[in-house]
Amino acid sequence: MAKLFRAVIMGPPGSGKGTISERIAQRFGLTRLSSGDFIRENIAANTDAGVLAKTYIERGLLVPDHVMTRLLLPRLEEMTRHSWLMDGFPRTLAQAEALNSTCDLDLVISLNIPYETLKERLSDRWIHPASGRVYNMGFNPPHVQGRDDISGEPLIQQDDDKPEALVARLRHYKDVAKPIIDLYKSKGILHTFSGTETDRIWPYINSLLSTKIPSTSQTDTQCIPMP
Ligand SMILES: Nc1ncnc2c1ncn2[C@@H]1O[C@H](COP(=O)(O)OP(=O)(O)OP(=O)(O)O)[C@@H](O)[C@H]1O
Ligand SMILES: Nc1nc2c(ncn2[C@H]2C[C@H](O)[C@@H](COP(=O)(O)OP(=O)(O)O)O2)c(=O)[nH]1
Repeated sequence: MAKLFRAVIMGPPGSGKGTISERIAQRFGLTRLSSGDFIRENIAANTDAGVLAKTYIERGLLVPDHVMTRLLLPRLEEMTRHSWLMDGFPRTLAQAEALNSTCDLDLVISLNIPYETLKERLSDRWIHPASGRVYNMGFNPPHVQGRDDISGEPLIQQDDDKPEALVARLRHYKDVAKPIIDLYKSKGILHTFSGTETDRIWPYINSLLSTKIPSTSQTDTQCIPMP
């Protein structure tokens, strides 16, 4: 059986994590995991953690670490036979440490995108709230303006994506991401990609992953349940 591959993608809001992880999932057959999608599924299913998470998201806050780890780590532990790429987790050092004690990551992709580019992209970002599908009016517009391609339901612009909220969000990202990035750097698994266009960054990510994702293996790795 092929050796499993576990990766995380990090970057400020609008840096292209969702867009790039979708491409990676398609090209390399990894399962794409998104903390935001996972929370939305839990909210829709009315689980205890979902109900709790909702109270934070509605106030524009990060979900507390213990709720996030309770939601996500059991899911990762189940994925003993899948290679995966995680988008949106870890978002704090405490989450990174919890993930660390659960499984060994092979690689972390960090996206480093200029502020002006993020601002332009997010002011053009529209989402379908029920599914989390993301559109950009210039880069990947919906087939019908203002409507989700699959359900036909209306798209919305999140308050968070409006320019007035963005400066604070980016500052917050920088503060909390720095120690996580330092941790992964010290483990020798961090790969940073800088640029203003996803299509120009993608070939570098593609060639890095082509060298890292093995097609055959000697061992099977597992996420170990937390004590
Ligand atoms: N790892 C996490 N820790 C805490 N809260 C989280 C985490 N991941 C998601 N959330 C919560 O869920 C919400 C939606 O997350 P999601 O990643 O879909 O969108 P986002 O915050 O707009 O991110 P981005 O703009 O970078 O794609 C977040 O705003 C946050 O409240
Ligand atoms: N103009 C332009 N827009 C881009 C590019 N790459 C991604 N986008 C769009 C898609 C989204 O509407 C928005 C943010 O991308 P995303 O993949 O949702 O980012 P993230 O918040 O998950 O990190 O920017 C890009 O290279 N150019």
